[in-house]
Formats: sequence, structure tokens, C-alpha cells
Amino acid sequence: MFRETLYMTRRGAAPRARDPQRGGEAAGGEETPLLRGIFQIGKRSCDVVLSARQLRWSPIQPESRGGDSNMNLPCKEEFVEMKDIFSVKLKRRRFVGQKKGGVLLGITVFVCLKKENKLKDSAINFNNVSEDHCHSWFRCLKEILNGFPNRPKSLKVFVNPNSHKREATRVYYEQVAPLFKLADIKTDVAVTEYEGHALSLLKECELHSFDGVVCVGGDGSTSEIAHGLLLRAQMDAGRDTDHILSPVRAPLPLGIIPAGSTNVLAHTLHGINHAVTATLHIIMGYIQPVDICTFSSPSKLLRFGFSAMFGFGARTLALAEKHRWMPSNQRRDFAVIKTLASLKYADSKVQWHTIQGHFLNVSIMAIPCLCSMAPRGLAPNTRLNNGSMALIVVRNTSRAEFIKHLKRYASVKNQFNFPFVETYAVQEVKVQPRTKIGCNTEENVYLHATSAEGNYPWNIDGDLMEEASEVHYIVQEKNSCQVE
Ligand SMILES: Nc1ncnc2c1ncn2[C@@H]1O[C@H](COP(=O)(O)OP(=O)(O)OP(=O)(O)O)[C@@H](O)[C@H]1O
Repeated sequence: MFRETLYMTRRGAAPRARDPQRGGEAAGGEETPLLRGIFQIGKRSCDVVLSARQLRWSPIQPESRGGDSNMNLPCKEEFVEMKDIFSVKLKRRRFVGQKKGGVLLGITVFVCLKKENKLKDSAINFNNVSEDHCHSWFRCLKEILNGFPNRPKSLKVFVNPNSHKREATRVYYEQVAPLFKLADIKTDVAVTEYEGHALSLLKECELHSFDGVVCVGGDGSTSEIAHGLLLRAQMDAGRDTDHILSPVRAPLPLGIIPAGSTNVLAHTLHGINHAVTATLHIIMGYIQPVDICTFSSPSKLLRFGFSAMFGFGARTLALAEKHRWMPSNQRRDFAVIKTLASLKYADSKVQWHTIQGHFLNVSIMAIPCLCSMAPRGLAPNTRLNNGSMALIVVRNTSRAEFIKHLKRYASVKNQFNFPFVETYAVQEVKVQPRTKIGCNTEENVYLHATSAEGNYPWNIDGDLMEEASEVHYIVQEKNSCQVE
């Protein structure tokens, strides 16, 4: 497995602003005000000050008859950091159906609020009916917001209408698109029509005019698009796409809106499985480099991906795929139970140092892979961008012991603290199944069907891959495909 790095937006990372955000400090550390004026906020008239870094306001003290300010009223100053504001609009009173014009009421700023890992949008109204006053504030605020270099202006969006319960389109148009519009981000939306459609579009489409690519779907779609972006980068650089040793970086960041039945990638990246949070990460330009791997057979590159499982994790997926008519949760539980019932090992060789033996499962993960079944991650010992992958080898053991190990993923106990589980941090690994799997007659029928040419199933980011008997993984560092 090669390790590559994909840039993605991350949990709560603050963007670095251009000079206007940093400059403007008066002597003594005070920020130079760019504008100062009076607005009504809520029910109170406020003195509002805009600097490059902050928007501050405090209620104006009414004067007493004697001319002194009334000291009994609280005069708390409030502020919002410019780096937390993602949009500003002129606010007008309009009648139902009226699209243009209307009486000016003031300006509204839209702020990204953070509570633990969850992000949400919130509006603050600054009321003042003067056109000149509001226009100059609007222009100045806009100029500051335009100074954040990572914030996208134009995005290529892929929506998989079949993800989960066919909800991705609704998630996109109801939760994501309105926020992109509010942030003045232009979008070019492609609704995919079949598996592999996003990949073929990515191979051909003009990407220069975009600041990022967005995937609305589950892990399968995200992995396909990450693969497509990286493959496209190799093609554009004139590389041989069958044999990639040190790939060039992807040209654009990738944003992930979770809308699938499994959303391990979005969950791992944002710490939460939440479409609005993911959208705000994109809008705010929070970018996180993420490790990605190349998966190759002896003859060619199979794909770029984040995680791979061989053995139990792959056979469970292969079985689930055969029962796609079942609802997704039911299908997953059924496949886990059925695969456990006929648990078997694969006689394999794992090479970086070289271990061989009978393995129930081999996992190779470039990122921690958080999900509802494993809140700390399937590979909690690795990091998003640490330049190595977790190799987790589960040697043959009794079914009862293996189930104990699996149950620990959902608990706070260490799932690797068993004598039959070994974990390693690696940068490159080769996995070679040595004989046909297993010993259970009933399961062999199924296994023969999937490994008729001596191939074994692999679960790569939740996608089934049955092409290769031997797979070589290399983790790739600091690739320029971002996850937002
Ligand atoms: N219109 C389409 N019809 C069928 N499959 C599609 C379509 N568009 C994309 N796909 C494929 O569907 C696969 C699964 O999609 P995705 O991961 O978004 O959803 P999911 O609900 O998480 O899927 P799964 O149920 O497999 O976990 C992807 O590999 C993708 O290539």
C-alpha cells in the first residue's frame, strides 16, 4: 500500500487570512477601526466597530436628564471574529414573490458557530435604514471576507441519487445548496447515473474553473471521486496510470457531504456525521491534508483509497452485496452474522517485515475510520495525516474470542488487547493469500464463486474488489486532493 495525502477540510481548523486580516493593529495591540457606526441590534441601539479581525458592538447608554450616562444599565460589549463570518447580505423588506428592490432595513452577517464537532449557521441583523451607511459597511465586510484565500467561490458537485435511501438529492437541495447560495458559491451539479459515472466525468471535465470538488453520497461515492481526482492528476501530468510510485497531487480539494448508508470518511474527517457541519467546513475553507493509499496488483494500479480489509471484513461485504435487496442496516447485520457463523481464516503472507499464517482478517487503514459501530475508529492508532497506515492483523482464533474482539470496537476497551491481534504502523505492505480460503463446505461454495480465478475479495472503502490475489499498498503523503 502506498500512502498518499489528500487535502480535506477538517474539524474546526481556522483559515489563515490574507494581510487585511492580520494587519491593522494600532500601537499597543489595539486594532485600528475600519468603520464605526450606529446600528440597532435586537431592540437596542449599538455602537458598532469593524476592524480587520473583529466586528464589535456595545449598547449605547441613554443619557440621564443631567447629561450623565445612566450607569445602571449593563453595557456589555459583544463581538464576532471575522474568520467566523461566512456571508454578509443587505437586508430588505420584500413582499411575497418580490425578487428585487424593497425597503432597506440594514445588513445581516452570517456566522459559523461551533459546538464540539458540530457546526451551524446563525444570522445577526444590524438594522439601519440609510442606504449609504449600509452599502459602505456591506462593501467593507465583503472585502474582508474575500481575503480568506481557502474559501471556495466555485464548486463541482457530484450527487449520487441512489445513496442510502435515495436521500442524497434531498440532502443536497434542502440542506447544502441553500448554504452554498448564501455564501455566494457557484455550483455545477452532476447527478450520477451509474456506478463509475463520477469517475468517467472526472477524467474528462474541465476542472480549472473550480476551487473544489464536492461529493454528496456515502463512502463508495467519496472513494470513487477521490480516486478519480488523483487519477486525473496523474493523467494530466503524463504519468503511467498503471504503475504509480510517487503520484502527483490532486489539483483540487474534495469536500464530503455525508448522505450514504456508511459515511466513515466524512465522520472521520469532521468528527461527526452531519451534512450541515460538512457544508460549513467547505464554505469556511477548512482544509485538512489526509493520507491516502495506492492499492496495486502485481500488474497494475487498482485504485487510490483510504482503507482496505481482507478476510472477514471483505467476505462480510461480499455477502452483503449479494443481498442488496435488504434494507442497508439489516443487510449489514445479516452479513456479519452469516460470516461469523462460517468463520474461516485465509492462509496468507503479509510482507513489510513478513508475517505469515492463518488470518481471520487483515485491515490496512490510512485514516482512523470513525463510524457509529466504532466511535473511536476502526484504526484509532493512526492519524489523518501522519504518513503511515495502521496494519491490523487478526490471527486465527475461536469464534467466541473473535466476537469478543469485534464487540470491543463499540466499547471503550482496547480492541487490540488480545494475543491473536497484532497492530503495526507501516508505510508499505504486500498481502498475498497463499491457498484457497477456509474449511467450511457451505461457505466454500460461495467462496469458489467469488474466487474462481484464484482471486480473493477485498473491501476497499466499502467497495468490493475481487480482482487481485496479491495486493501491494503504499501510503502516499501530502497529496493535494483536499477533503473539506
Ligand atoms: N445513479 C447511480 N446508480 C447506481 N449506483 C450509483 C449511482 N451513482 C453512483 N453509484 C455508485 O453507488 C455506489 C455506492 O454509493 P454510496 O457510497 O454513495 O452510497 P451508500 O448508500 O453508502 O452505498 P452502500 O449502500 O453501498 O453503502 C458507489 O460506488 C457509486 O459509484
